[in-house]
Order: sequence, then structure tokens, then C-alpha cells
Amino acid sequence: MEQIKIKYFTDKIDKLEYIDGKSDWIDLRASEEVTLKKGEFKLIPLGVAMELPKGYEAHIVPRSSTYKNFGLIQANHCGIVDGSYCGDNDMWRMPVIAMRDTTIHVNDRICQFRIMKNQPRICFEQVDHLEGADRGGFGSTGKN
Ligand SMILES: O=c1ccn([C@H]2C[C@H](O)[C@@H](COP(=O)(O)OP(=O)(O)OP(=O)(O)O)O2)c(=O)[nH]1
Repeated sequence: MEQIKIKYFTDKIDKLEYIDGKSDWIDLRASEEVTLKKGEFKLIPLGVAMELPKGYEAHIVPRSSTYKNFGLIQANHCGIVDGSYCGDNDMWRMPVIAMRDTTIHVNDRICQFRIMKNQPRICFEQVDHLEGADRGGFGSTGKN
């Protein structure tokens, strides 16, 4: 079991819940009411800051129902929360683009996250040629 230190910026949202046996993704909630016009971009405050376990980052994606319920697209497609984003003011936010006029209310569940282990340390070794079998470049397979 991994422990996450969490700070709530408001008592108007439900506490985050890890539901055993359902999904290991954890829903996140809007901590303020946000109204957007069609085509508008805003950051939706999620009302939490966390200190992730050492060696982990978090990935935030929309819920499957987010577009249907709110007409929102997540502007960065997948939000990456670095382990270093762990200070007292490091509130998580969801960048969104509204595809229609919409209002998100306090405590609405709008996205979800999971923690992921950081990738191993890497370094780049520049070479003139690669030894791997050539696949023919982008989009060259799967055509009939
Ligand atoms: O959907 C997101 C994506 C990021 N973050 C926070 C956590 C992350 O650690 C920090 C910075 O994100 P990132 O490094 O992806 O953004 P950047 O555009 O490179 O900005 P920065 O200069 O702050 O690194 O913003 C969120 O709250 N929500």
C-alpha cells in the first residue's frame, strides 16, 4: 500500500476515494463553479495538492462521461503531475476547452488520476545508423 499526503483547499468537495475492486483510477472534483462559453479555455481548480510517494508521478485524464456531461475536452489530453509538484500551493488543475456553453459545479467529478512509477533514468547515445529492422516510417503499415 502506498500512502499519499493530501491537502484539501476547501471542505466543499468530497474527500478523494480509492474504491477497491472497482477501478484503480481515482476521480477528481471541481472545487469551484466554472462557467465557459463555447470555445473558451479555462483551468478548473481541483481543490487538492498532494505529496506523491517517492519515485511516482500522477497522470490525469478525463472521465469517459466528461464530454457527454460537460462538453469539455482536456486541453493537454493527459495531465502529468510531477513528484516535485508537492508544495503547499501546488493545487492540481484541469486545463479544458469548452465545445459548448457549459457550467461545472462545485464537487462535480470531472477527471480521474492514477499514480505511475517514474521511468528509469535515461541518457541519449547519438549514432549514425540504427540496427533495428526498418518498418518504413510513420503510417506505412496497415494499408490494404
Ligand atoms: O493537467 C495538469 C498538468 C499539470 N499540472 C501541474 C502539475 C505539474 O507538475 C505542473 C507542471 O506541469 P508540466 O510540467 O506538464 O507543465 P509545463 O507547461 O511544462 O509547465 P512548468 O514550467 O510549470 O513545468 O502543473 C496540473 O495541475 N494539471
